[in-house]
Amino acid sequence: MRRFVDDRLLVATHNRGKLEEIADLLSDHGISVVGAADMNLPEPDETGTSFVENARIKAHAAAQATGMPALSDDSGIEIDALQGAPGVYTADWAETPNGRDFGLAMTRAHDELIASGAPEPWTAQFCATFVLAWPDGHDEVFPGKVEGRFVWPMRGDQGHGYDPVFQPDGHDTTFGEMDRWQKNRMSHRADAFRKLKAAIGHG
Ligand SMILES: O=c1nc[nH]c2c1ncn2[C@H]1C[C@H](O)[C@@H](COP(=O)(O)OP(=O)(O)OP(=O)(O)O)O1
Ligand SMILES: [Mg+2]
Repeated sequence: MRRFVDDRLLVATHNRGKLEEIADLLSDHGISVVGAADMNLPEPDETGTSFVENARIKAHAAAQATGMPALSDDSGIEIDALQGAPGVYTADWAETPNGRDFGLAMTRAHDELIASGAPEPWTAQFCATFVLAWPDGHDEVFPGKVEGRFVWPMRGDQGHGYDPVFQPDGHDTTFGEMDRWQKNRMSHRADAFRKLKAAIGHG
């Protein structure tokens, strides 16, 4: 991965939790990250209706503003019994007049599952689409996912966002109960990262 100037990569996110995970994934390859918030870049409006559309908006905005290659992540949880909701609106479900409240968002998802009458297990997947945008306007897309289930009540205080309600297949702990390294081996972001690595090379 020697295509980045000074082995530093601009990550077009304002989410600290994501930035730390992406920094851990890249650190094995000798690349350090700088976040969009650290460069005082504005948060673009995510007007797309798919992960890839929103990831493109974020990555291109950062690449155009800085002249640096920029990596974005657009992600969310898709709950099968809710026809894939909240999906691309995962962050929106947490919005309140006083900032984001993920406890509220997870409670809404649980309330809607109860109202739907769907039996457990409530299968779900976490999705993350990475877009690497270049200052010349071209980009590369790397989708990732991890299958599991939505569990209730919330368990664990590690991680971020909806981690306390997502239990990946083959594990009896939620992402919220895993340490960062364990989550980073199996997450949707790790899956997208494997594809990015295959495309742009090791080293
Ligand atoms: O590993 C995860 N563990 C728990 N929750 C997660 C994860 N990955 C995404 N999520 C949830 C929360 C996040 O807020 C939303 C994505 O929304 P999304 O617009 O892509 O991210 P964001 O607004 O938080 O940051 P930004 O757009 O600046 O990258 O899905
Ligand atoms: Mg966002």
